[in-house]
Amino acid sequence: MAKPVSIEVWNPSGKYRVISTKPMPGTRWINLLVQQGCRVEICTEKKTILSVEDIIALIGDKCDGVIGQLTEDWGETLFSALSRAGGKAFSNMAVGYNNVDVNAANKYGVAVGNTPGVLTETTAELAASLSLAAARRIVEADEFMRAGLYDGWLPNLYVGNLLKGQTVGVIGAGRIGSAYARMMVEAYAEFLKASGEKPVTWKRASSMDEVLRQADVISLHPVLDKTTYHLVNKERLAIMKKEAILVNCSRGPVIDEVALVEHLRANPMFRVGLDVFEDEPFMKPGLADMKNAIVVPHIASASKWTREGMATLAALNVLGKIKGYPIWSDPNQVEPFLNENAPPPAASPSIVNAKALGLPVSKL
Ligand SMILES: O=C(O)[C@H](O)CO
Repeated sequence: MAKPVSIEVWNPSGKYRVISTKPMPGTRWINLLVQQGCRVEICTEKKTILSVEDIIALIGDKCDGVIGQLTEDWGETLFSALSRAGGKAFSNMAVGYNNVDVNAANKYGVAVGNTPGVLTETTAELAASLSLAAARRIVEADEFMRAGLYDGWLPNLYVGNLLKGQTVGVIGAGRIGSAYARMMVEAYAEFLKASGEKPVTWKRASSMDEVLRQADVISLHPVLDKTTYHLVNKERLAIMKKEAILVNCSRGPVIDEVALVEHLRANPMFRVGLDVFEDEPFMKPGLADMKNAIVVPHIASASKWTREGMATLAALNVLGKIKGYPIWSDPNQVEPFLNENAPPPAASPSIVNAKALGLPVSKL
């Protein structure tokens, strides 16, 4: 028998029981659910990653929908528990949903939501920040200052890479990868054009290995599935330039992290900026000791506007299914759901298995 988990309740007499497995930023998502007749239960357990047993205890005997997190294992066990409790909807508060077994959700007729369109630029901005910080060794230099080691300017102190004129490679040029490319290249192209200098050019490479061989800075933005697991492995690291910069704000297992640690050790001028890790929240042995690695705790989407928007979209995904609303026709154009001064459209913003479940699409 699982231990009971602590919760905070909003609108106790609400007709529909909606659970959020974590407190989420902002209050708009709570208000929208409450205004539409939901009793909202937020898990306040002081435990970062909830187990399947914890979530089963939260679901209980009657639950209409759940808003969950990318750290949770949403497979057969949880979808069958949710379905037994009468639940019709689950939404990840994330755009990525590699933690969700969508086939299992289909089997139990549970709609699965995600939150695209609100974290594109925020994530691309972190990838750009890590690229610049790695190129100019900002974290190492900051640690040096704080340690009281700076005793005067030196010609060789924290020499890094100049990015002007260098080649930027994007692997996985979807929404976020394309935004990263625009950030790294377009503004610079305008600047060069205005000062009459040689323009920036771009091309679609014929293979991933071509990008790895030619680029000076490479940012990874693929989805994680069987085809992208260890996409960057020992062999592929070996074909990259010795002074290249590799950034990962997608999912950790896209890189073979053991091979990466070895490569960082053998190539001190090769640098990485990592937001995600193969065994998140853990790092493979040795990674934390590498001066040529910048590591941050999966914060690519962590701007206030984006995180509040993700919470709102996740709540509206669940609410829309409970209310029998159709699915929004373009999950990349979610601005109408984020406008605080107007009621949101009567639709679920993004349901990834809408087609498999035969759910109607909104005509709005
Ligand atoms: O998939 C996502 O939404 C991100 O990884 C969260 O930061």
